[in-house]
Amino acid sequence: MAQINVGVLALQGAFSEHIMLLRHAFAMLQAERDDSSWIATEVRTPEQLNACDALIIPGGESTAIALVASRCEMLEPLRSFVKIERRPTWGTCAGLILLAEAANRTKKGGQDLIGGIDVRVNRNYYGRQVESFEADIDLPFLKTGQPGSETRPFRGVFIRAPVVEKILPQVSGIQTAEQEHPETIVAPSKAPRDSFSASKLSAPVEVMATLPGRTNVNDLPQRVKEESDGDIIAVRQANVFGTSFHPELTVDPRIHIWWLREVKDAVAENRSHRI
Ligand SMILES: NC(=O)CC[C@H](N)C(=O)O
Repeated sequence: MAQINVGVLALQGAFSEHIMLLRHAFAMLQAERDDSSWIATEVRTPEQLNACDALIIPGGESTAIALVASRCEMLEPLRSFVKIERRPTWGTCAGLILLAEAANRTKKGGQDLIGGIDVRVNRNYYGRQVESFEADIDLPFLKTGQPGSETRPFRGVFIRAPVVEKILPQVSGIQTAEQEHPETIVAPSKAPRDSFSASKLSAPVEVMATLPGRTNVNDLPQRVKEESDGDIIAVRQANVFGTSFHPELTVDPRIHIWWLREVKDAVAENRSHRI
């Protein structure tokens, strides 16, 4: 029985809520005769991170998470986990901001990012805390036809939520996003890009979900419209997945279950390469 250790970055934010929902999701998977032995761990040190097969970066405050990560010397290990070792990683809200290659509306002086998804996010796109909202969202990727998959909408909780405002040209190692978009704050990526495998490098950014434009929200900044309709609220690129909203603040484990199935496949593939 293979053990799969799912870490939750526990420096700030809604990490306990993720752990609770993960345990619920583990129980649901086991009820479907999933034979993995799942464990969920809070991650605060490079050693704890290294023991994880996959990682969730929770919602919270991306500047605070980045600051604490930098002080705990976790930023480089996190970049390596996501971009060199390419272990499955999911960021929710602040977590999505940290996993983007670029962010705007950042604090003065910018902020550190981990990177991993070639997108630019617009922080606090929907406004301040008081403009937070909930909305039923359609998540096509949940409609897998597998047991438990159903079509009812997911209740999205958006708290000072970001959107993906731009899909960036893929970082090729020749031209960086920073050169391409000098106006944005880009995580200085010290990770050697050329260690990516060719197939991972060419993995495109997939738009996984959108939310119809919220025309009743005042003071929306001018945004760069992607081709898809609505605001991009979930994206995936290779091993990295991000959502603008907080599934961890609901009791609905469907996204966690979907992601754990992806993790299981990725872990099996990696372990078979190591044999
Ligand atoms: N709920 C959240 O995670 C908010 C994210 C917040 N806007 C940030 O920049 O970190």
